[in-house]
Amino acid sequence: MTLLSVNHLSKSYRTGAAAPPHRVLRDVHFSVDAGEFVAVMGESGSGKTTLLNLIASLLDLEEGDILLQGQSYRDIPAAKKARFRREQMGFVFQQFNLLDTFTLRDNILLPLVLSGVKPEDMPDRLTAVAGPLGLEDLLDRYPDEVSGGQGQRAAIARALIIRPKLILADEPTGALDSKAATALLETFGQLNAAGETILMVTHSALAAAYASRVLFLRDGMIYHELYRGDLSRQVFGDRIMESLQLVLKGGEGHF
Ligand SMILES: Nc1ncnc2c1ncn2[C@@H]1O[C@H](COP(=O)(O)OP(=O)(O)OP(=O)(O)O)[C@@H](O)[C@H]1O
Repeated sequence: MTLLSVNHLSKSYRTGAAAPPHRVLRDVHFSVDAGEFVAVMGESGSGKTTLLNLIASLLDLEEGDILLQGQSYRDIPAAKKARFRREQMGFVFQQFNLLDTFTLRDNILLPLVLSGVKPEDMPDRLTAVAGPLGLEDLLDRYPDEVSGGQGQRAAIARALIIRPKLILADEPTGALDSKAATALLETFGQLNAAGETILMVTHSALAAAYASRVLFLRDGMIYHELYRGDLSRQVFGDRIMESLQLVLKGGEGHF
């Protein structure tokens, strides 16, 4: 079942009234099935974050459309965008964006508070996400009292607690050491195996190898895509590296 449809998306930025618009995405077109884990790769400036921010409804559409479970973003009134975003999508960023003055518990519960979930329903919702992520003993700590990996797991718990249709991750391993990064990717793999749909922007072939499919952006277009299929993670990672080199080289080779 198609969960996300990205239809012929183009996007430009203007940096000044006199400057011509700078086109960042051109006719990007793909869909993501429920239960897929898709990585988006491409060199710096290729438009990955712009694409993710459009899917997150953090940026306004220009040309094209995005549909989440059949609902067109063009049909969502501006006043309802924040609620749509909060209730349908979970976000995991490179900087975990935890609030320093809140404990991990309160950080994780915050989306439920914003959505008006009843306080008596909160403990069960918290346990359901904190347990599998190994956070139960850390809930009373503040973000500066935990490691980077633990902070990122709390950010994942905060994303999951709303039971999102889609998890959007932008360089989620970017601020982690390699051990914590591997643990985080294992967690994403487990979440995906449990049915979560994940779209992750990454520079890392190692991280992308945890996905079931990799989209390569170049000059704002989808230049190539790879499916993992039955490949081992190691072999898939090698294929991703090869593809990445061709994408970065500017298409001198052939896929
Ligand atoms: N708000 C903005 N205003 C003007 N130009 C922007 C804006 N945001 C991004 N850009 C430009 O759009 C292009 C794509 O940026 P984007 O952040 O989407 O790329 P990226 O692939 O995510 O890069 P990176 O890997 O470095 O994070 C870049 O040339 C960038 O300078």
